Amino acid sequence: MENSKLSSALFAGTRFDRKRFAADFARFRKEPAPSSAAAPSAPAPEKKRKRKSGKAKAKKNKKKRAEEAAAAATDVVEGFSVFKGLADKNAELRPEKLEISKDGDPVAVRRRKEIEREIERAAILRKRFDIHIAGQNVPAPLESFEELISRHGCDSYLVGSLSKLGFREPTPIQRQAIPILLSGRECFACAPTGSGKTLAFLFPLLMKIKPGSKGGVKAVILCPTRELAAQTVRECKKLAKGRKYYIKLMTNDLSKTGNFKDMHCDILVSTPLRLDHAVKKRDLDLSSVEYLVLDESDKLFELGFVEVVDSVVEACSNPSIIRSLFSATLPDSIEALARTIMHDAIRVIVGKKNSASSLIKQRLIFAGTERGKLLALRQSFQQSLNPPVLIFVQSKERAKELYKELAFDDVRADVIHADLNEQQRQDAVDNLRAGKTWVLIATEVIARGMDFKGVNCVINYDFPESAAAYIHRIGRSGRAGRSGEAITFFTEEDKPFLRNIANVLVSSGCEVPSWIMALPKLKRKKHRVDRNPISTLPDED
Ligand SMILES: Nc1ncnc2c1ncn2[C@@H]1O[C@H](COP(=O)(O)OP(=O)(O)OP(=O)(O)O)[C@@H](O)[C@H]1O
Repeated sequence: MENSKLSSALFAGTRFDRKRFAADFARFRKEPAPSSAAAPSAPAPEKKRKRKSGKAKAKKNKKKRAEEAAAAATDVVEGFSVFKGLADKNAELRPEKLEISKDGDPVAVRRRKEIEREIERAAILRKRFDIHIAGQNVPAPLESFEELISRHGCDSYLVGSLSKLGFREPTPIQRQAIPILLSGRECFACAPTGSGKTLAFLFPLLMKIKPGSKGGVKAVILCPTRELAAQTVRECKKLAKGRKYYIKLMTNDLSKTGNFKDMHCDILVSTPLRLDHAVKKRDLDLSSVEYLVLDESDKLFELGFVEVVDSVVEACSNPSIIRSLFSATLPDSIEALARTIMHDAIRVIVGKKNSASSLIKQRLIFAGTERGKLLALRQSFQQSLNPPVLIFVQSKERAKELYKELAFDDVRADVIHADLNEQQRQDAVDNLRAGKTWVLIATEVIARGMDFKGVNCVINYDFPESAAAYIHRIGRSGRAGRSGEAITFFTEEDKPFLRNIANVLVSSGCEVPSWIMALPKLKRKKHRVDRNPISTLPDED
């Protein structure tokens, strides 16, 4: 392929920063072919002038390129790069090697062509799967799970368990994040809800850690809720089945009474508070941790969590630790904060950052008042109730109130909130999974990360308090390639915040009435309204 064609194929659809990567880019430029003809006759004066000014221009360009290359060489700020998968291969592309190729060394020429093909292949794959990267020397994305064996030398047994679990093709985030983590790089990953982020960090951990290793905890996964931590342990055990890994969940008991000196543990999954308690009160030593994953990382960096997370990060004191952050939402402020603890991290975004899964049909319904919401819910259930359905409310009190109302209607409902003990919460989740209950009324405790197979509809009975909360709540449906539906009730009080949520709908291609889009944008990020109790009695106001 001609160089011009090659670069246009590579850069199509990507924001390639030619200035920053001038040094790399220059390597692929064809030098003008030396003239093979006999000495040309003396140029006409006009031609000579033109050539002279051309030469001056070329000299100026060369100087500019050299300056840019120098800037690029020292530039540690990450930009968009198509030069992925070349951590070691880039070394082969150093100018001195390419000089040899100019002299016609067939081995170097062949190598250069091979590298060009790899660059092109990686760029095409990224474009096809809507993967956007930033960072230096980003490993190439996976074409298939088989490449884990052929290209990355992974344990064929573990790769085999992927197909046993029914995973045939890697999801986009798995295509890119797995090679990054396997190559020992740190990463921020942002991909839609239900798009397989869990496997994207679990698989590399299992590959990198020897099963049954002694000498302390090797990997820590932090999750914001106990339910999510328990689910992650289950997923990890499924994946590792047949290999003797010690995979542990930090339960309340373990955190308070555990004898950590004698504990065998390869992978420890915990909420921040429990882990911090174990470190501070039970002398759990985390200095041997080689991998730290922050799942739902933006939540973990929120106020109320961040100090504890900070303390855990500090306890994981191994200087060569590899950290990674995963979430479906990654606000810039959180990313900036997270960057302070990471080095040379690669950023991976699948699709549009901070947007809802495109598999979910989203609707906004004006219910007027609190009483209007209950009527609208009843009406919607009378028309069709397509279980399993999740209903989100803003507090445990409201969850209990709505539960009473639905029980009155003979709807097989259950409730989950922070007042229930661990077993009761787990039972509520299991009953919905098993189809024993049709409707689960929930607070934010299950809004993030929980993977309920085939939730058909999410109803935001109470308006979510932020766009991120909305994305995670509705992301309990439309998972693993299935379609889903999300209905959000709003009242007069919610109108000021409506536009923020409407933006999410628009960015994932759902229709929003024009009057909503004409509402002013609200600077405040959070919205919480004092609401009248849920009841069939008339509203107090
Ligand atoms: N390669 C794959 N092929 C098919 N299904 C997959 C694949 N990888 C994961 N899954 C399934 O997709 C579902 C969603 O995965 P997962 O829970 O990891 O999503 P997620 O991206 O972490 O979502 P969230 O942002 O809500 O936490 C799970 O049921 C999982 O088993």
